[in-house]
Amino acid sequence: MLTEATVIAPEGHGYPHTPGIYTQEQIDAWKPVVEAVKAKGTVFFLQLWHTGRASHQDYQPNGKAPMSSSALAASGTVYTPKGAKEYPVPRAMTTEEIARVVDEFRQAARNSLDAGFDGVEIHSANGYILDQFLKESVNKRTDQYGGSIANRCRFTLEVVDAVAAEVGGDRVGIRISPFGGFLDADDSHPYALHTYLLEELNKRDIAYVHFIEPRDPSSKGVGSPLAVHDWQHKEHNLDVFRHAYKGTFIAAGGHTRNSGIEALEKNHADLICYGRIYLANPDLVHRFAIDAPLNKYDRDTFYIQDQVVGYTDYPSLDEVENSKKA
Ligand SMILES: Cc1cc2nc3c(=O)[nH]c(=O)nc-3n(C[C@H](O)[C@H](O)[C@H](O)COP(=O)(O)O)c2cc1C
Repeated sequence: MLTEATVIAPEGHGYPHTPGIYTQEQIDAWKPVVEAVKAKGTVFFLQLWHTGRASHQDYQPNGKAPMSSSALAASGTVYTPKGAKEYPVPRAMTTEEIARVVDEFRQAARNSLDAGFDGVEIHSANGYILDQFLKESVNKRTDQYGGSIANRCRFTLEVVDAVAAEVGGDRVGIRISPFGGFLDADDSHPYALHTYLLEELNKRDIAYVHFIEPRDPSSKGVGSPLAVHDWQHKEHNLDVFRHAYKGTFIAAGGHTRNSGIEALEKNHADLICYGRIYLANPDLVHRFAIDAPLNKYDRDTFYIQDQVVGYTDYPSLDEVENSKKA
């Protein structure tokens, strides 16, 4: 099981009310959560996140511009504590700042293990800081972190190396979105870019790679409607990556019970990740086992600030059945 992303450093914030893993108070606050989840017998990884330019001065220490690969703003608006604002022009990180963020990922991994997590997932997807270096639409650098594919992968690989050295490769996964386009992070050569990244990851013995499936072209952003899942007939699919990577391969995005079974049977992935239907079904594993009907997710509550509504108020199958009897 993975948690949602957790911010690794004060400059990594870009959304209201997101949890962190950098102060002792935050580490201690995680402990009972981790204990309760692990008491259910699960392996529990924490996703480590730095938003980079997907932030705003209002979130940043001393009101500075947020950081990114290049001084290029994302399009659209960011939700700040003072309402929606245009994404600001970020500042291009210096090599010293890159080294500092690498070390923040390392420290966050250590903190995660101190909080009791079994491992961490490095968030290198969805247009956040590491993806802002991977993708050519965002990364306009001319130093050793920009230009060639090898240079654009350097920051991500430095983070993987630092985190793996700190906690052991078997406690490290990485999330990658070759086709997303979320937060304007796009690349004209997604296969070449991510195949290179995977060849480098093959040299490192990490727990898994976690790839996000291409989306239906008519859908917009995370959580928007997906067509019936049909990865084999999309313009793009993950098979090149699945075959390029020698270790454990997770696929995420739009899967149902049946598409997950089919994907595993066809060797499309080793594991399937479920997002929205897991959120709406706390007993998803049990429901899958007996092929029970699922609660429908409520899109309107996906990113709201409530601590319960949309997060822990979906009923289990027993609760649904008991409420029918009552
Ligand atoms: C409410 C919500 C929160 C999410 N938070 C994260 C996150 O923190 N990190 C991440 O990598 N993806 C996040 N996602 C994306 C999901 O992990 C997943 O990739 C997406 O929902 C597609 O999979 P699905 O079709 O099984 O839902 C989130 C999605 C939703 C709906």
